[in-house]
Amino acid sequence: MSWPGAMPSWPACSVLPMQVRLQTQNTYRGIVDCMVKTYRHESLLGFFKGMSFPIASIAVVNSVLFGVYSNSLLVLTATSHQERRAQPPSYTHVFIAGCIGGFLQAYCLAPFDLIKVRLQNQTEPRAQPGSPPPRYRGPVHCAASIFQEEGPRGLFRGAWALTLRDTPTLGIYFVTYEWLCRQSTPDGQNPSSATVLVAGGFAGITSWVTATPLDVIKSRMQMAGLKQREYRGMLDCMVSSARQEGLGVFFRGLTINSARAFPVNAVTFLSYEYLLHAWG
Ligand SMILES: C[N+](C)(C)CCCC[C@H](N)C(=O)O
Repeated sequence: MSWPGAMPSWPACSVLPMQVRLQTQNTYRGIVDCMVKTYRHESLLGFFKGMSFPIASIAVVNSVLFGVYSNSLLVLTATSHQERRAQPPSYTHVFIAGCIGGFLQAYCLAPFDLIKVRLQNQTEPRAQPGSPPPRYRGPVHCAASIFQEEGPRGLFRGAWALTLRDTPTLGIYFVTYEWLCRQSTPDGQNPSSATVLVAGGFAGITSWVTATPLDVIKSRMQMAGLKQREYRGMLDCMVSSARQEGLGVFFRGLTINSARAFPVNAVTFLSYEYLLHAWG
């Protein structure tokens, strides 16, 4: 077994509340409007809401994803990482290993992601003396309140949508990365750092573009049970969102997701390759 350890990423970029707000609230005309309103109402702090928890979760979640992926590939292809450049795995194996990694990481991610979405959707300004406190005072308070009000299963609200979002799209993620690396690297050689950065960045974009429709549904399901309407299930959420807001609803947050995906995933893959070589 090899485990690429706690994978770093570019956290500050991965957790901007704008994307969640655009996807779940109808009060904004677009990214700029959302940013202006956030700044006016909540000052600069509004841009960093719900960040501490995702930052803490990134290392855990990425190590599950990349650890499960590389070990699944090991089992599927029966070749070690060192042998893999000489005998590259088939894209089917890469896809299956990515899906297994995506499936398992979704369950670790679910409670962290739920807390992030709930905290980022709180638009109250920072507590001022005399003003009512926000519903959730921070990540721990948020987790405890969900546990009390909605039971332990409440912490996994939206987990199914998250699993459906991540299982195929992480398969796509690793296939895109492998394909781009192989296109620009001579046979049998390791990809250069520049290739890894570019391939990782585009893998992130491709994966997020395909994941955004289910990302919208996932965020809405996670907000249900709080102030927004309750859905009978994922299908109900999809149908009623599309009926009320048109098909464009499934692409909300696409620009932000893609813009943050490039740098975040370029750095993620560079760290992954570096750790594999350092320990290999
Ligand atoms: C599958 N999905 C598109 C959701 C994520 C794919 C990239 C994962 C990376 N940790 C990131 O946050 O960008």
